Amino acid sequence: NDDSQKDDNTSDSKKPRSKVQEITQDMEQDPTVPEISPETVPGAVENATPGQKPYQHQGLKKEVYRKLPKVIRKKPKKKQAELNAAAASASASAVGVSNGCCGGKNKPEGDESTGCCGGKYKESNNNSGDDGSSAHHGCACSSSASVGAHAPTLAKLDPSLLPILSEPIKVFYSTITGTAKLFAQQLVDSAVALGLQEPKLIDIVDYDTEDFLTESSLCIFILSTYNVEGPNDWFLKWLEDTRFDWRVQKESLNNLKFSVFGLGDSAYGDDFCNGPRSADKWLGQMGAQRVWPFGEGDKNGDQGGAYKQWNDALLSSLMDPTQSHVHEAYFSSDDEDGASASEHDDDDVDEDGEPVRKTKEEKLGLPKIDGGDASEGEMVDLEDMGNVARKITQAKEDKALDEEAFANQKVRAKRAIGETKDGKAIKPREVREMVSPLLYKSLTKQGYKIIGSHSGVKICRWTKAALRGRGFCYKHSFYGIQSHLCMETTPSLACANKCVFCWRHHTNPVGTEWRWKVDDPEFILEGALENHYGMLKQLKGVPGVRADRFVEATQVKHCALSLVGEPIFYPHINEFVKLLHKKRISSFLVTNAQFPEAIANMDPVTQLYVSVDASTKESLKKIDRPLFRDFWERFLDSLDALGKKGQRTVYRLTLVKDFNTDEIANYVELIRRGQPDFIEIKGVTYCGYGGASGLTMANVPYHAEVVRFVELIQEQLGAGYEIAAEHAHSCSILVASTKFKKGDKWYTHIDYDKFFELVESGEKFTSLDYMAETPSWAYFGSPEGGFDPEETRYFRKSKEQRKAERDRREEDE
Ligand SMILES: Cc1cc2nc3c(=O)[nH]c(=O)nc-3n(C[C@H](O)[C@H](O)[C@H](O)COP(=O)(O)O)c2cc1C
Ligand code: SF4
Repeated sequence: NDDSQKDDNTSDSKKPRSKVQEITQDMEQDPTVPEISPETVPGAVENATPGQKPYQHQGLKKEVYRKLPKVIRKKPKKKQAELNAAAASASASAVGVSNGCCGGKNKPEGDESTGCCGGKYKESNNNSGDDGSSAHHGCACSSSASVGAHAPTLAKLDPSLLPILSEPIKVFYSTITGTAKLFAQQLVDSAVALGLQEPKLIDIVDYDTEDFLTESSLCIFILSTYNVEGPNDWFLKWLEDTRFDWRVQKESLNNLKFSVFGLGDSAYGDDFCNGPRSADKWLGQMGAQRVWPFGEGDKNGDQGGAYKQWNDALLSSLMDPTQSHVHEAYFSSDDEDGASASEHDDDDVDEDGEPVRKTKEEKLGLPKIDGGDASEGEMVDLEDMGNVARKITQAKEDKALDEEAFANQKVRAKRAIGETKDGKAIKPREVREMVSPLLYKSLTKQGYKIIGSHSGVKICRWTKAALRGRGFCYKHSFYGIQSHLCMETTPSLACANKCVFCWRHHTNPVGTEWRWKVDDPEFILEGALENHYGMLKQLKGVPGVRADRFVEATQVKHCALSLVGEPIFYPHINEFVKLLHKKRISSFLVTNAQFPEAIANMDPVTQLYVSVDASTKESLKKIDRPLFRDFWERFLDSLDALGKKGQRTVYRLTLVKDFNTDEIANYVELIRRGQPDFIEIKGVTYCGYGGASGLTMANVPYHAEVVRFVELIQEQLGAGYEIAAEHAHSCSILVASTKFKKGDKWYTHIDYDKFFELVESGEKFTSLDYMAETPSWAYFGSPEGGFDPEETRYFRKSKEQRKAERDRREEDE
């Protein structure tokens, strides 16, 4: 994924040129721009430190520095106020934040061709014409075509600010779908075009957060927002913990200069850009100096445009001394109460215009109470005393609440950071754990047991039904698995997709490569079994649990590696499967077809599944929302890899109405490509998706619709595949290769003992070596519809039925 992004980013033809890039590149290519000597730029020499070349001092590349236009060289010495006003106007026009008028600089005497108003527009205060009317529509300088004329602004370097740029800027980004990285790259490009040393582009997850404590370069953060486990989490947690850790000094980041841009989606309401906003706030509160205000881009609006404007404004301000008023406002750190510069609106200014910080009492309109030495003007009228007393009580309560909140934060930080016995802080882990405390809470609430740091186990509803003799899942009809003997687990809760129908509602972590701590396979299996048995034990007292089933269930015979996430992602998946087989536990492994190499390297499993959630690139992108850019190639390669496996292979198709139910011919092509032994087709199950998926009950197909889809697939596939079995109860249908049919009998079931023998033998074997006969009740179209007649069919009663039953009982009594 990273490589493909690199390719994209280095392809010049694809890259749009930013405005600042255009300016500098045009300047470089313009033969009319004379070569100049660095010494001619005002301030450059006087402010250079000994041994530094002027262009180094200014943080510029030599060759660009030498091409600075004449206008800068010959700048007449003006009063600072005049210079500020002219450059502020020009600079603003370069970033498109003001009226865009150059103040007349673009209109050489007698030349009407430039479209420049000659400075009238500027004078007319942005909107009204020079005659005072509103008919004036502005100066043509504000059009992008003439922006080049404002290039000189970018060279107005303030030596007092240049130390910020004397070392490369660091551009940190956090992204899942790549936009933040793209924006970060734009910043790098713009800075390079301006002749600055090439900024360092850094993925926030690759940076040791502790290093921010000693970081002295200018750090720009371009952060996307995720309400699920995301690349920002570690950084945000570190910021929050450090901010509220009483052992860490309040001004711990005062070497750091920064600015933050957040990417988000306003559809998330109050959570819009909340992570980046917090980062901006906490950085400021810890003494870091904000060089440019927080910016944000809404996915729901013109995110790219907003970013570009922020990017250009930031760079222009860095390069422009006349923006020092901005720097003064934002260059200072946030105050000790944690309020940022923008939160001081209600502070007064003294006679010199300097802000005067009000005390809490003053903000509440209370008189100054400082030991009774009140001046006349501060005397309190007796009649006001009641009012004052109330306000004092209120202020005290506020303070108590603030202190309590802070104390709580401290306790939280202590727990999160941890201490050694002698009170020293434990350094945060080098490699983070996949399951964050928040995710842990969410998963355990949903009934998962978490093993170690990245694995989970859960009892499925069919296991509970089987214990009560109320039937088994579709795997019983298709392959002979009894649900109470089956354990559902995953060694990786993370995966590389964000499928719309993901039943975890996107609480599971995502990633394209393993970047977490890795647990030992033996530890995971032992932990999974222990937790599975523990959960079973709790079912002992449930009414209807059959003793024989309960005893049988104490020996797991099957393992479904399909719970959530991507099991093949786990680096030791082969060892894990080997351990299962050693315990004579069969392995059904489901992968989402994004890791073809892992599929190729996979040792034999009892049955290997690939989820085929869509049949075209577009619909796969829409449904699986993969993280990999080359997801489609990965998907096809995975199908090819599957086709080369010797053991039983399965395509799993989940039908989502209006998403993936129309593309029959494409599915047929994919089936021909991977030649799976079986194709399981089922309708999506509705589990209250909401949120990001946008799925509703209307996307759940009826059983008849699933049957129709399967019939069409089978028709187009022609010879070689037939509809073999069904489990009407869960709306699942099995299409099987006719290799598994002898005469009119199907052999879709599995001889598990034979499978273990084959594995132990170490010899090569195929799916045909361990097949077993399918019972007739499982056949497609059988009266039982795939429900084992030995079991008791239990129909869930509707609310009305339950009420009617209750009423009847009451009447009987
Ligand atoms: C699963 C998911 C969760 C998201 N959560 C939030 C959120 O809580 N707040 C927000 O403002 N945006 C949220 N977004 C929107 C992203 O932040 C936005 O699309 C952003 O542009 C993605 O940037 P990236 O491409 O760099 O990853 C979410 C997006 C997804 C897919
Ligand atoms: S592959 Fe599975 S776990 Fe991953 S997002 Fe899709 S449904 Fe969820």
